[in-house]
Amino acid sequence: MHALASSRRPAYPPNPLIRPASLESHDDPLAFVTRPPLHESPQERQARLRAEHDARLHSEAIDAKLSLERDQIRRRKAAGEVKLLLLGQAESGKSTLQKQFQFLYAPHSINNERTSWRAVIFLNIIRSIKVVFDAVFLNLDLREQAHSNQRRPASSTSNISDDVIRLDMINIKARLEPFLQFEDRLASQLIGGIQLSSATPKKGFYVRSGWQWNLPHRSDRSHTDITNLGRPSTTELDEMTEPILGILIECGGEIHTLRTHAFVQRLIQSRKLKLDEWSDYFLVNIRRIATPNYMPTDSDILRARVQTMGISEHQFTVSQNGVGPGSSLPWLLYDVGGSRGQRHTWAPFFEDATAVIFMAPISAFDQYLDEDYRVNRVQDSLELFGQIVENELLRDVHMVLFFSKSLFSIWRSMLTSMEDKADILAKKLEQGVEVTRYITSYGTRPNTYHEVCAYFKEHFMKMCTRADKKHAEAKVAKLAGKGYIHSSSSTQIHRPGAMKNASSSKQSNANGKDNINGKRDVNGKEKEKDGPKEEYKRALFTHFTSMVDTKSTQKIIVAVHDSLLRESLKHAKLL
Ligand SMILES: Nc1nc2c(ncn2[C@@H]2O[C@H](COP(=O)(O)OP(=O)(O)OP(=O)(O)O)[C@@H](O)[C@H]2O)c(=O)[nH]1
Ligand SMILES: [Mg+2]
Repeated sequence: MHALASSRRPAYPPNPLIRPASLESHDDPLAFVTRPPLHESPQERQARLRAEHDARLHSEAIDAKLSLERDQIRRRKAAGEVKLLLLGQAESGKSTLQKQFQFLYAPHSINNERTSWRAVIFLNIIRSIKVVFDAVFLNLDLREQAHSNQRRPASSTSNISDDVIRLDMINIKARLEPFLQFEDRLASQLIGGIQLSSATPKKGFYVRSGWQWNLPHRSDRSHTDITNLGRPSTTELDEMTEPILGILIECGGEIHTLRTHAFVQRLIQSRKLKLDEWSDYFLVNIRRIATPNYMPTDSDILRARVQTMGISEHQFTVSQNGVGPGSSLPWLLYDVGGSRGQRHTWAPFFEDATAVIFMAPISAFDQYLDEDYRVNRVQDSLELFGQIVENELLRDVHMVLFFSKSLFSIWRSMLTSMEDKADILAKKLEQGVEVTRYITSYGTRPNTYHEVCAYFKEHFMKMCTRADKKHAEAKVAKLAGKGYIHSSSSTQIHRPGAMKNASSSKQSNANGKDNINGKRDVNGKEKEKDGPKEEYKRALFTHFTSMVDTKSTQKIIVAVHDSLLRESLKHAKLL
């Protein structure tokens, strides 16, 4: 057999296309590939050996790096490091929450970036103006078309007024042109010259973390000049944005005229023009922004919109008391890009996570994904949350669910206007936007803030309960497979007693916090012997939030910190 196999060995060097079947070969298939050529010259041999040596060094360096990373993870864990993942669809508020962390735990760093945010804000304003013009001219064209279809006489009044509006708009656009033409330059500075075909032309431009440092800064800038958050003492302007600000100052009045134009107002009220929240914010605030020495305030920075590309890591040192003095813990925050095309990059970060903060902007019930106009944004959010809670790697990871853009402050309700006390969800409902028109399963329920919040919350909580049940069943099945429990006992997980805590989910008020996962028994052999033992389960906390409201968000961050600390202490006791 051996001789037969040897005699069949192909002529050497072999034709790589005629590889003998491995059953016939006595050679290691890898050796077949890596074997040195038969008629190698001394120079070729030397070059090959050098290349092999370099490859070995490279491979050893990779091994060493991996081992170092593993050591670092082990050490970080031992030091009590908290690893938080911010997950959720695009525009859900992940980066805004990350900015809030920065305001709370590293305010100096955001001061250093303050000037850079002007570029983002100017670009946001340019894109918003373009969205307004697109809607204006589209609607004028549609009206003209409808008018000509009706074959009205040329002297019809509505057509004349439309002609006046069109002329008005053309004139405003011409006066804004010098400002609008900075769009490409700003975008390319912000994304560092990277070409991204997937960026949505409507509003988006992606940036990687650290984009702030792509911008040219004055080398003599002293960050210590900025004494108060939002109140810079310096009059220096960023080199690149300086000329742009000059032009913005000249045409700020025109932007205000555009935003307050009766036709634009009518389009907004009839919802034929839907401006994103940040667009409207910057257009409304244009008189303040278009002034000499403009420096973004905290609120401007929170509203400024850039789409995250990939994953960015942020490190904070957090006092054990949440804020203030006391021993501190390292916190790692991972902010991810939330558009559909980027979600596959999240999984490698699931390992070792302490908690996931999932952002679900339920105010988007009347919106559709930029990536797929057929998919409702709340539906997408719910499905995405389902995938996250069902993920095996996140089985024991605490979930913090933020219903973003949906805070309604009861405490402020007597004192302030709707503008100050409510975020997007409550405002939409007050304007009469009906949930049932977009989410048909909402049925005939009242279109009130509390009903809508309770309805969405119930659906998200059900997702988590269902996932926990699946994880528990999988665990029981696994134990049964290993012979730790009798297969018949795997069904015991369904006993009312076993699932009682899970089903008796505590319902709290809109701003409350829940732990929907009661402690459940997994009926293992050992436990049958020792009596039922409490098993550690992940917790789910829910909050209705407004990420742009610094006071309430920072309170929630501290509350989340306390809850996670409490949970990890409980975990430690149960180990
Ligand atoms: N009114 C209001 N606006 C919010 C809230 N959260 C975020 N925003 C705004 O929504 C926009 C999008 O927020 P981001 O934090 O950039 O969204 P993201 O989840 O990081 O999006 P991607 O990076 O694309 O995945 C920003 O302009 C924010 O200011 C909120 O709770 N209320
Ligand atoms: Mg982001």
